[in-house]
Amino acid sequence: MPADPTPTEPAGSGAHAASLGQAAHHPPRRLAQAALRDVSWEVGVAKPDPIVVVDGVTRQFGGLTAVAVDHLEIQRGGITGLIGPNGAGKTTLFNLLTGFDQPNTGNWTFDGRSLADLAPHKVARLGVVRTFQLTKALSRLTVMQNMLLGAQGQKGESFFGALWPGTWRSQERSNTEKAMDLLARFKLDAKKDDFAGTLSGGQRKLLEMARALMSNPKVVMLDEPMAGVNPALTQSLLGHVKDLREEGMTVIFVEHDMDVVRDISDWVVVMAAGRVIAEGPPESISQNQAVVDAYLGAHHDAPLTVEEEDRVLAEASQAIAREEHTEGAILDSTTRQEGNDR
Ligand SMILES: Nc1ncnc2c1ncn2[C@@H]1O[C@H](COP(=O)(O)OP(=O)(O)OP(=O)(O)O)[C@@H](O)[C@H]1O
Repeated sequence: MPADPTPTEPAGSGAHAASLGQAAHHPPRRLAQAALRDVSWEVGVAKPDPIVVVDGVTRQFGGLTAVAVDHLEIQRGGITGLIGPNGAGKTTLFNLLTGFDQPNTGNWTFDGRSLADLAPHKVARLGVVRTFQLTKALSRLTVMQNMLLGAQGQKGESFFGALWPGTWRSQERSNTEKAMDLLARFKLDAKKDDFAGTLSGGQRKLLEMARALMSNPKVVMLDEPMAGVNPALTQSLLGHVKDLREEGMTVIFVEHDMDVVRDISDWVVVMAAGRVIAEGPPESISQNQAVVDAYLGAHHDAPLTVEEEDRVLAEASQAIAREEHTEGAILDSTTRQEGNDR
């Protein structure tokens, strides 16, 4: 529910310059959090200014339901962390939202426009991109070649653009310049002619992020951006993710490390067995029993806390009372029956 309409405006306009201008006075994190401040911690809750809205999206693999999301809204200009145990359906949901996989049912929109049935490159061209692990084929390309592959909407691709090689060449030049700027920002400029396969795990993550930015996205989906990255580079990657928000982008990221999730998320969505089981600000998540159960299993082996012991004892005594009551009732009815039989 819209809390205070003021904070949503800068991030909500989607106007890059406007959001940067306002950011000088109000750090985007504060804006994103203020916009979500009065949103209740309920699954499927409406957001003040949603950029992505998912409705009834399901994906089955044989008999397994990998994704079954009834309703999910992603707030514009914020960082949303998507968490959940292994196999919860996080990557499958990313694949569906970006056109890399097709759902069995459902629809989802980006800025009010349906993305269902669109191929990945069309989704990217509209402004929704995701990062991938670098495949073998891309490892055999240089860092710069990878960057240029990430560029979208080259004029040379269109019929009229192809008729004007001059236009195409100037586009190529500006793509190369843009790639160099991004590589410098991610400290990969010295590696531009190296094969991507020779980069360290952390540098590959940086390259994935840099490449995604070549298409000027509005929504960036990062699948485990910190996995396999050494601690020193983790801090730098976290900084880069926060920078995306500074620039007015919306970030959705999958992450297992809860410290990272707490550090950078404005909102957290928890999935388990394909469904969204909880959503709220980071501080709400560890208090949520459904989340604790999903991670630990309802009957985990860890020692019980005092509160858990009290709850288990209370449940046990209620169960005993119920049993005694039932037994009493059975005894009563048996006695009555025996009386009748006599
Ligand atoms: N192509 C596929 N064919 C069959 N089953 C699949 C396929 N892709 C995913 N699954 C299954 O769907 C479920 C959800 O998988 P998914 O990879 O989306 O989970 P996840 O939350 O991303 O897990 P992780 O955190 O381990 O990456 C899992 O049970 C997985 O085995």
